[in-house]
Amino acid sequence: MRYLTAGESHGPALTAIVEGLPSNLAVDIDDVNHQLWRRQQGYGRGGRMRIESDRVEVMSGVRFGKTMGTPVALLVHNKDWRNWSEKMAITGEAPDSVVEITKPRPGHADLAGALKYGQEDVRNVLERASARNTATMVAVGTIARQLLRRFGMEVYGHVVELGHVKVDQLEGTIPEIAERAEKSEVRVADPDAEQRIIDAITQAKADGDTLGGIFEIIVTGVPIGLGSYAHPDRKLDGRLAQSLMSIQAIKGVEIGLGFEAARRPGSQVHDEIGHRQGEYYRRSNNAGGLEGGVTNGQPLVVRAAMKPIPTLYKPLESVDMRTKEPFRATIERSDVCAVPAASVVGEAMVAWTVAQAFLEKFGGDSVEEMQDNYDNYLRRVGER
Ligand SMILES: Cc1cc2nc3c(=O)[nH]c(=O)nc-3n(C[C@H](O)[C@H](O)[C@H](O)COP(=O)(O)O)c2cc1C
Ligand SMILES: C=C(O[C@@H]1CC(C(=O)O)=C[C@@H](OP(=O)(O)O)[C@H]1O)C(=O)O
Repeated sequence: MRYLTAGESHGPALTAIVEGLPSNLAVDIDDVNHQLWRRQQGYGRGGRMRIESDRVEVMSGVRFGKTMGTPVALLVHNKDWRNWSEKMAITGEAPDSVVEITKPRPGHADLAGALKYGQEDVRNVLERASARNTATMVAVGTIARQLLRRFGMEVYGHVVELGHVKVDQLEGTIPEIAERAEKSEVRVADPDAEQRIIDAITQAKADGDTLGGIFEIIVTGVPIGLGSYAHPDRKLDGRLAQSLMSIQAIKGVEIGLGFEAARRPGSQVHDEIGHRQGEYYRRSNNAGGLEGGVTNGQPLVVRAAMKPIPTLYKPLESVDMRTKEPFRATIERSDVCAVPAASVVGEAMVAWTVAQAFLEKFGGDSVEEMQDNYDNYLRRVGER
């Protein structure tokens, strides 16, 4: 199963094609739209989120609510396009009203992208480098999530740190934490931390600054044996890291204890194995559900660190590429913090990667065939 996306931030629409989905998977478009809505939420987002109200249009591959085993094409319109149709025209010459961007912004792909692709106008870089594309990533990932749900797996995400505010007190079961996170505007599991987070973002905005943070993704119901230790590019831990790092502004990924494991002796890290009522179990889940690049039957626990938004109202110094003169950029609008949104994208990317591994193991052309393969495997594993 693979996917491709296309689309500029201020172009007419974003598109995606998902190829390799099994047939007869029920596709819940309301659920896709709900996830798109969630991606637009969170305190600290900028003016663009007041313009957009993302909705998916399914252009192919689904009939009477079910996949046909053919490519599924998705479309998300950019409402902002109506304000950009001249600046982003697909044909003709650039009108005089279009001013080329020659001032690259620190923290963006602007400078490297303009040099690499030989662009005079940095807009030709930033339009595609923009995190606007994460809307299609969420649409694609939500279909993968529906495949996981069909086989008993659920994906949850929540913010665990925002700037310097730590949200340590994660009490309750994983679904309870997820439910609280979903209801909360800033999507944290700890309601006491919510106000501290809102205050931190308000302060950053007042200072002309921005904030990053850390979110955590949990997948429950994952069987033993997804991914493989047999070859580097089949290791699921590496593949999860790649898919999370493919989200704009993600600068670090941890699995299980992650960096904390490096600080502890081995006796306080590795998850002891027990056996009861015909099943293996673990006394802890410090590995985050992965050993040797293979799922071990525990919930997957993955965290990602997002850097602070690079566009600042208190702008950083840069150089005009035409004149080579220094300048400090002026900006019209930007997010101050988008960690809750990135967490929703993280859920989608983790869902995608786990679904891909699931299909590799139990692959069939229809969900029924996958179910047979899955049942057979569970029976075999259950006998050992
Ligand atoms: C959901 C989301 C929203 C974002 N919004 C903005 C924004 O409004 N302004 C901005 O400068 N960067 C924003 N970013 C981050 C930039 O897209 C990103 O830092 C930049 O493209 C450079 O890529 P890199 O940080 O992965 O190196 C956002 C990222 C995400 C995930
Ligand atoms: C459009 C989205 O995020 C955008 C990501 C982004 C960036 O540089 O990554 C910059 C901003 O775009 P604009 O300059 O149009 O305000 C964000 O709003 C979105 O999340 O849908």
